[in-house]
Amino acid sequence: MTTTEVPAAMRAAVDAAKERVAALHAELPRWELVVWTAGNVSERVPGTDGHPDLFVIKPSGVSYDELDAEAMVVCDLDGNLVEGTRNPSSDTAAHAYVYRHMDHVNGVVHTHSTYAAAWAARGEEIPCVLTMMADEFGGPVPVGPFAIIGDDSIGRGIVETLTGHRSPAVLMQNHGPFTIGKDAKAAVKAAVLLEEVARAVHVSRQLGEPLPIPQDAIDSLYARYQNVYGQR
Ligand SMILES: O=C(CO)[C@@H](O)[C@@H](O)COP(=O)(O)O
Repeated sequence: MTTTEVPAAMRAAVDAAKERVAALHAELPRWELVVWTAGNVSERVPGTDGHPDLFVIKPSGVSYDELDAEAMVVCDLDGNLVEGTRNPSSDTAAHAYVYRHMDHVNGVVHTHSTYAAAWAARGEEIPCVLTMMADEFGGPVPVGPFAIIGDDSIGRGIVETLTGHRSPAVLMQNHGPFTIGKDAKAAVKAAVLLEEVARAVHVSRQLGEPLPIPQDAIDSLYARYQNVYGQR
């Protein structure tokens, strides 16, 4: 069933998602993860009353200064525009593919953050040599295949790389990072922490060979951070 407009039963949820996704786009320049318009955030809106899922994403090529809730666009999980006056992000197909094939994912982020993109340019995974990596990524940050924007190639590469992998981040070769999360905020957090560890491990390698963390310690750190850390 295709959706040509936001169902009344989903209106409130879509509007709330627009507010969240608009606010989260401001986090990308805030944490220096983007230049110009080179990054995007989306969040799934689960279908209700028999209607299919939708997702909210930014319009393509629009300055972050202009990205308020009203500017956000709504798409179906095939990437078709359902609501909005401007073209959706050029990465909409990739976000849509992830939502179609990873039911537990409700947030997707793409940036070209400098240090993560530098690892992607080499097609080299970031080794798990920092406790922050064990905490958030549960091990190394993997590399996905080189894929040209414009069809399902990028989305397929994200899904094939991250399915069954602890990491919420993938370095798409020669392109840059994509992150996923239980919601858009979690995906933005993964993008922020990814750039931090990409930078730290890069700096460390300028001075020598970073020391790997034993797997049992990685497992223990990951379990603590994912299940105990913070306010419960
Ligand atoms: O990398 C690319 C285009 O090659 C995009 O991710 C980036 O420019 C952001 O595009 P959008 O403004 O989201 O359409």
